Amino acid sequence: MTLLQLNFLNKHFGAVAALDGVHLTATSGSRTAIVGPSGCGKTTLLRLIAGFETPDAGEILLDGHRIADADAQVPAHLRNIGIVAQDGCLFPHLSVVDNIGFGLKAERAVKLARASELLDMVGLDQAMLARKPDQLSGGQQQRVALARALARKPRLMLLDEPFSALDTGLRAATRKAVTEVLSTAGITTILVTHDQGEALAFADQLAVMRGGRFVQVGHPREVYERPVDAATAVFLGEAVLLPAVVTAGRAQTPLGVLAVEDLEFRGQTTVLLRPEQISVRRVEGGEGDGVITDLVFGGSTCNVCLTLGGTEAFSFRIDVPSRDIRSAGDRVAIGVDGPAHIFP
Ligand SMILES: Nc1ncnc2c1ncn2[C@@H]1O[C@H](COP(=O)(O)OP(=O)(O)OP(=O)(O)O)[C@@H](O)[C@H]1O
Repeated sequence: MTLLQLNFLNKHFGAVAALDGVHLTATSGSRTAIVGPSGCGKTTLLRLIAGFETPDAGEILLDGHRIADADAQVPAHLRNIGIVAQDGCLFPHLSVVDNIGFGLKAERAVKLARASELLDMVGLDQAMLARKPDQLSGGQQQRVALARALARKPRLMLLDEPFSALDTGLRAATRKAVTEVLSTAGITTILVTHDQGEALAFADQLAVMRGGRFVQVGHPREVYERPVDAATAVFLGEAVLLPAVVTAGRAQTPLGVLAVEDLEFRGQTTVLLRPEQISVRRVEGGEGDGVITDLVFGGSTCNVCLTLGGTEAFSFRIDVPSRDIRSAGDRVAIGVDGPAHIFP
């Protein structure tokens, strides 16, 4: 069942088209991650959904009811939408219990009981109820911010880069805890993030934004493996882009003949391989398929520049397991697993 529906949303700030015909559907209980380059309109979109901005055109439907269009808007506090921002925005002078209970119309004992239950839910110790935000770590503050947003039992939760201020380990742990809380509560969630790995791990629907509109929306694996264009491919992770001549399901590339899934396409194009499809093995003596012309050691992997043989030399960079690869000048055999992707 559809919970959130955005139809052709437009929003201008002066001459800047922050949103330019945004269309999106989120089903009940789903987790959507929105990714895109800086300035593409992600935060503006969340602010429109939350009710902090009004659209110039288009409409927002929540549970089938129109909550905003250019003419009329349901006020933010009546939308039943929770929001957690990058810095949590806790009230610094209030204790954890008062932060969580803020805005709840209930007696103190009821607020305390609800805060205590929510603290449990986000995996924090009850001893923290009396603390002020500056007595908590960054990860703990974000969990309290989530508890506060959950207190009003929102239909929809908006997360605007809520983990970005946390360091790597804490970030992963907090994200996992938050994801579990939201999916246990069955709350439909929209996450905006700059971290593509986070988006792929968190979401069951990935929406890639560019220039104020979505260029691709789909299951994270589908979007990662079959991006609509090279820019999306590169944005979502390491991509090896190869010039190709394609006929009847086969692509002639600098890496040899590769299978492609599209049996109809014919002609010159660029095809995509993800690095996990490529295996690189050092060969002693003999020619191999290419030579390592640059190498940056990075522990478990090395980032190498591979230059392929043939009359027209072709190079690309890729991370490879470091165990077998020693130094620039190593000759290597290259294997490819699975089909190359042709952009539609
Ligand atoms: N209040 C405003 N007044 C004028 N321009 C604005 C305003 N808010 C956003 N913009 C512009 O609208 C565009 C979209 O901004 P937005 O903050 O939505 O992008 P974003 O994708 O969230 O960026 P980032 O990833 O850097 O946070 C940008 O060009 C921005 O400069």
